[in-house]
Amino acid sequence: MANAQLASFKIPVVDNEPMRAYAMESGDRKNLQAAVAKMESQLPFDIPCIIDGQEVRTGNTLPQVLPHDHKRNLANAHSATPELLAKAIESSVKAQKAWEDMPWADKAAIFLKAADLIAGKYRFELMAATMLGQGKNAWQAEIDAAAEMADFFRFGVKYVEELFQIQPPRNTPGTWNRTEYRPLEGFVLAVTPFNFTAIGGNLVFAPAIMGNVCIWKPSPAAVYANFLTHKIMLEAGLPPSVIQFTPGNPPEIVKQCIDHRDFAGLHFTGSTHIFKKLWKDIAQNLDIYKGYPRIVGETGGKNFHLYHPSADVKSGVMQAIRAGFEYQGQKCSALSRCYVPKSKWTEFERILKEEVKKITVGPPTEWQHFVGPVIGRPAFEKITGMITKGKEAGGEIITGGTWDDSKGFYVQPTVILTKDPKSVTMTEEIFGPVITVYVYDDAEEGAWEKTCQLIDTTTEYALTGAVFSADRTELIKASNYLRNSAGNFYLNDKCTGAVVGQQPFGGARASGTNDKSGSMSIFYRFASARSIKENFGSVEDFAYPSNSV
Ligand SMILES: NC(=O)c1ccc[n+]([C@@H]2O[C@H](COP(=O)([O-])OP(=O)(O)OC[C@H]3O[C@@H](n4cnc5c(N)ncnc54)[C@H](O)[C@@H]3O)[C@@H](O)[C@H]2O)c1
Ligand SMILES: N[C@@H](CCC=O)C(=O)O
Repeated sequence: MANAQLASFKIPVVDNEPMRAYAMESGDRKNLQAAVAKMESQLPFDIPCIIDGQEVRTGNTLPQVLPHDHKRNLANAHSATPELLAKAIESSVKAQKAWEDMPWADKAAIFLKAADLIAGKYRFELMAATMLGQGKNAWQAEIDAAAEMADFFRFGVKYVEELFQIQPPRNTPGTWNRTEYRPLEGFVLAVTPFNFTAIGGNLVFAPAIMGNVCIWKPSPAAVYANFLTHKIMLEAGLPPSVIQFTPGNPPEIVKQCIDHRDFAGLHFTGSTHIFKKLWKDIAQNLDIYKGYPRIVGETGGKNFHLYHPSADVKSGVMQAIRAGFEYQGQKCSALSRCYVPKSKWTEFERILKEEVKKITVGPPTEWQHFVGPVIGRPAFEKITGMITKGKEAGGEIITGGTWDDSKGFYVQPTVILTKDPKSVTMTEEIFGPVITVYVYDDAEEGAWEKTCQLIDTTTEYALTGAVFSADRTELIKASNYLRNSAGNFYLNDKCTGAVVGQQPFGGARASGTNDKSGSMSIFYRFASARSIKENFGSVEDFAYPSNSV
C-alpha cells in the first residue's frame, strides 16, 4: 500500500464518557430495560469464532450461563479447533504488514469510531450483555461496558498520538534523528478475564492500535459481551484479520498460541497463578521464537483500607461497603482487608452492620439490588469455601456469611472480624463479597507505623489500597510506609473505581507487571522502537583529525 501522509493530523480532544444515571422513569432506564428484555427473549445466542471477519461454527460449544439463573445459558460459544486456530494465526500474521502500513490517522479513526458506537448505537446492547452474562447491575454495567470501554479507546488513541511525538531531543548538525514505534514482529495473544467487558476490549485494542495483530481468547464467562465488542470493531472498519476472535478451551487455545514461532506477546488479565504458569510456559519455549515475547499481565489483589482514628467513620464505612461489595467484590481492586482503630471500632461496627442490612441481593434485572450473583459455580464454591475457612480460623462473622445457589449464585455481603491479621481471609484473594476486618490497638506506641508494616508484609499482592485520615501528617507517613504495597493508592477514597485518563491502573509484586492500563506506558510495551539516523552530508575522508601526524 502506498501511503501519502500530507499533514500531521491532530486527533479530536477526548474526555471521559459522561456517566448516565438510569434514574427511575428516565429514558435511559427505559431503553436499557428494553434492551435487556429483548436479549432475554432471544437467548441462548449462538456465538461463532470470527476468523478473517467470517463467522465459523465448529459445532463444539462451551456455555455461558446466566449467573442469576444458572439453568439458562446466555450463549453457547463455538470452540476454535486446532486447525481453525492455526489458520487464524497464519492469516493474522499475513495481515500484519498491511495493518502496520496503514496511516496512523486511519487506525486512530477506526477506534475513535468504535468508541462512538460503544457509547452510542450499541450502548444498551453491550450493557445488557454485561448485566445478563456477567451479573452486573445497571450502574456497574454503565461504568464498565459503556464508559470505561469508550474511555480506553479514546484515551488510548490520544496516548499513542503523544507517544509518537516522543522523539530524540538532539540532532548534531547535518543529521536528523527519529524514533519509529514499530509493532512487534508476530502476533499478540490477548487472554481476557470475565469481570470487565472493557478489559476484554482493551487487551486487544492496546496492541492493535500500535499496529499489532491479535488472537483474542475471551473468557468463557464473558464471551457474549466480548463477541459484541469484536463485531463493533469490525463495523468501525477494523480490517478483518487484525483481531481474530477464538473462543474455546482456555489451556488448549493458549498453549497452541504460545507454542507458535510467531508468538510475539502476551496481554493477560486474570488470576495470578495462571499468569505465572503462562510466563513459565513462554520461558520454556524461548528457543522457538523469533524474538523475546513481551509479557504484560495484570492479576490478583488483596486490597486494603486503613483507617486512622481521625478519619470520618461514617464516610469510611460507606467507602468500605462500596469497595468491598460493589459487583459482588469481583473487581481486582475490591476491598478485602480492613484495618480499623480500636478506639473507633464500636462506632464503625454499628454503622457497618446497619448499612449492610440495607443491601438487597438479587438478579441484575431487578433494579433495586446493590449486590447481584457471583459469576459461576467455581467462584461460588471458592468464595463460600473461603468464608468457611475464615470461620474455622477463628473469624467471627459479623454480617452475611450465608449463601444460596438454588437459582443464581448468591453470596450475602459478608464481613469477618479476625484477631489474626495473617489469617487465611486476610492473605488469600477471595474475589467475592467478603471483607475481613482486623482491629488494631491505636493506644499502643507506634501503632500506625506497625499497622502499615503489617499491611505491607501480609500478602504477596500489591494492587490497590486506601488510607483514611483527617491528619495530613499521618497520611504522609502511611503513603511513605506503603509505597510498594499498592500500585493504585487512594487517600480518603475507596480502593476501587480507577478511571481511564485519571488513575492509570495496575499493581506490582504478584499483582502484575504494572504496565498501567489507561496510560501511555502500556502502549510502549507493544512497540519495538526503531532508531533512524539520517545524514544530510557526505564524507570525504575516512580518517579523523586525531589520526593526523
Ligand atoms: N489487575 C487487574 O487489572 C485485573 C483486572 C481484572 C481481573 N483481575 C484478576 O482476574 C481474576 C478474575 O478473572 P478471571 O476469573 O477471568 O481469571 P482467570 O485467571 O480464571 O481467567 C483469565 C483468563 O485466563 C484464561 N485461563 C484460565 N485458565 C487458563 C489456563 N489454565 N491456561 C490458559 N488460560 C487460562 C481464562 O479463560 C480467561 O480468559 C482475579 O484474580 C482478578 O484479581 C485483575
Ligand atoms: N477499573 C477497575 C479495576 C478493574 C479490575 O477488575 C477499578 O479500579 O475498579
